[in-house]
Amino acid sequence: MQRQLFGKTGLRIPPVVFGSTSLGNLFAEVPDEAKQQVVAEWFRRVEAPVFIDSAGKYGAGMSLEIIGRELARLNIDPADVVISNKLAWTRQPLVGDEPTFEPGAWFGLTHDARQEISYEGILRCYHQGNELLGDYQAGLVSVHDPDEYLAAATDSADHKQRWHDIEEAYRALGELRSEGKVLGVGVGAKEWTSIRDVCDRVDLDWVMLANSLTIMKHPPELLAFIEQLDEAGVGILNAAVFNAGFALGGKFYDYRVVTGESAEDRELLDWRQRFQTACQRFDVAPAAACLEFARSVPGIQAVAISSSSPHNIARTVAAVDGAAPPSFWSHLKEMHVIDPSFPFLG
Ligand SMILES: NC(=O)C1=CN([C@@H]2O[C@H](COP(=O)(O)OP(=O)(O)OC[C@H]3O[C@@H](n4cnc5c(N)ncnc54)[C@H](O)[C@@H]3O)[C@@H](O)[C@H]2O)C=CC1
Ligand SMILES: Cc1ncc2c(c1O)C(=O)OC2
Repeated sequence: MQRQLFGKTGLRIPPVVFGSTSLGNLFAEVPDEAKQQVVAEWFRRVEAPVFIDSAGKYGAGMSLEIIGRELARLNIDPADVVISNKLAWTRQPLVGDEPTFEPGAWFGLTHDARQEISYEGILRCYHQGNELLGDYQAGLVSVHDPDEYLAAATDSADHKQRWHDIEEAYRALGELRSEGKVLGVGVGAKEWTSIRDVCDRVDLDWVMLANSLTIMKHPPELLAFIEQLDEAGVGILNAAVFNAGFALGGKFYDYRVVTGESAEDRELLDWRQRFQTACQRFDVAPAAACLEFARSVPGIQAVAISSSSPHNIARTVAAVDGAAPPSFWSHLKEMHVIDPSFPFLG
């Protein structure tokens, strides 16, 4: 696996970074034993240092806690792992039966979470994250989902205040970087335009796109933005490249259930049918097509993949270096499965 210098962090990143929402029980309660196998699988599939993407929000700290526990159990040297912690939520005691954040998304949680985006708040997220990680610590940090934070504004004054909070959070992260405590500061969000807005205000070392540059969605404006980032030496990590599993036959599209009742849903299902037919015709695995697409744009240095099961991890990592024939890509363009004006592949 060919590593690349990751933006301005000085780190050499492998093409695959492991996501860890499953360790925080996103959409399903995963048995502890399965989580142990997932963490062990990471180190079987990628040579050290292994890169992991997590967040305080994932299971209200459960994902970070399990990462720390399992790395210690496997006797992993802290130098053999780079943990990226997306900050914005702190773990809180669970009062009542159910957590109050993102109802319906997280299962079997033992804690609640609170959103804390400010100078002090983001530092609480950072320090608490390191406590949960035990013997390990976050080498990369970012503000998690500024898009959602801004979208929750009640009026324009609140919107302005929220931008102030985000800038203050970055002031704190910039200090951690100058003190040498972290190697890079970034952002992780599903709405790529919010990443562009953050980049206009803050000097970032790297960014993480989610659900944004995929075989299903690849607007030319985003390609132009990626080119700008690449020229500026900002690292780019591409996440949720299966659109949360939908492209591979899953029921969630960008983290919502597709019922087929709306016109938009019918279009999505139609897209998937056409994609699968083309994959069968050219004998290309759909996951391999998604991964090749997600890495095809210059400037994308790695993909963050799902850790849904050891089996899927093995399959995904095996597919990452595969190349489908150019005729497959031209066919997808002809069939408008991908945008015919997409300048790479085929
Ligand atoms: N806001 C942010 O910053 C976001 C960050 N992320 C990061 O990206 C990581 C990956 O995203 P995911 O949510 O896992 O979405 P994804 O787009 O990678 O899809 C995951 C789903 O695809 C299925 N799958 C995975 N590998 C497969 C294979 N080889 N064959 C068939 N099916 C397979 C699984 O059912 C899984 O639930 C996350 O764990 C997280 O670390 C994801 C979304 C948002
Ligand atoms: C709201 C939300 N839903 C799903 C996911 C995330 C998220 O922030 C995330 O970071 O990884 C998967």
